[in-house]
Amino acid sequence: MTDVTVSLGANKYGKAENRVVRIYRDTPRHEIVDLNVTSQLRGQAFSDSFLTGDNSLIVATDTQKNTAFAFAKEVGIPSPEEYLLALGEHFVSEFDWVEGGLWQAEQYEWERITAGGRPHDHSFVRRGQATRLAAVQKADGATHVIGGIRDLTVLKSSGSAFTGFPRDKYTTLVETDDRIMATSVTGRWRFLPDAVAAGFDYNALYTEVVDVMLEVFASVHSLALQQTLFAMGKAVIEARPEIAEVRFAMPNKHHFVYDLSPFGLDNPNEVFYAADRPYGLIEGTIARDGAAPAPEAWLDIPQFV
Ligand SMILES: O=c1[nH]c(=O)c2[nH]c(=O)[nH]c2[nH]1
Repeated sequence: MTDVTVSLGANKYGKAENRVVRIYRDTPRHEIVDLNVTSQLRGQAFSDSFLTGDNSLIVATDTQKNTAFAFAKEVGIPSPEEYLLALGEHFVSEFDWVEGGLWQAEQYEWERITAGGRPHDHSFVRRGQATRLAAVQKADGATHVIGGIRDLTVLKSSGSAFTGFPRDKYTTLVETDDRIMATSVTGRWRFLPDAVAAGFDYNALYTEVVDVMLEVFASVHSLALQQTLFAMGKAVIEARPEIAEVRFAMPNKHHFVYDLSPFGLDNPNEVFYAADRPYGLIEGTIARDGAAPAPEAWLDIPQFV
């Protein structure tokens, strides 16, 4: 028998998916912020817990959970990014053996219900459009902030073509200069480390980035989803000097023209079969020239889903 030795590699631990809902009720017109928060810590000091079960330096995942809820009151949630920055700063300063960590949030958005012809003060309906993403990573003494979005589902019923691709004996796809293009955008944008000062309006930036993405999706005459992806990232970086890099994953949600000829009907791009799988999966990174490349910390965050 050969002696096998092992060592502990990369690790982090914490509490995942804390469903933190903060209501601002200082006036009769309430505000709601609804987050799904994950907190994870890193540090050499945690090795002993993995290796021998010595928990003397383990900040319990239960404590991380409690802190996430307490900070929703103590700090508030002006934006998911600012809330995560405060959480991260707390853990590295409260416990000097915490070297870094990853704090992530998904935000579920609500809009006011219109009742009696006006927006209600304290009744909301979930906005189904998309989920906002935020992440803060502390590593090697640096802090990285990443914003994002998941499941922004968009469709254009014209203005999309796909032609000019190579053909071999397995190619059956018919070239088209008029097809439906639909996708569900997941994107993350990394902020330049020094571009964002305290009090920065992350919410306004998020709104603007989404608007820019939608505008480009609608207005670019698409020759490929790849081209649309790049154009969307380029426009986001051009619109906001704070953003170093955008990463996208875009499933191509195929809509196939349904053959109605057996029923004596023609179908000039009017009736489609929306296939849910398989789907094309187009992924890409668009980076600002001259910006510092992505730190390893950014690579640690799940990019493509
Ligand atoms: O926009 C597209 N990009 C592709 O790479 C591709 N491949 C395919 O079959 N359809 C499409 N559409």
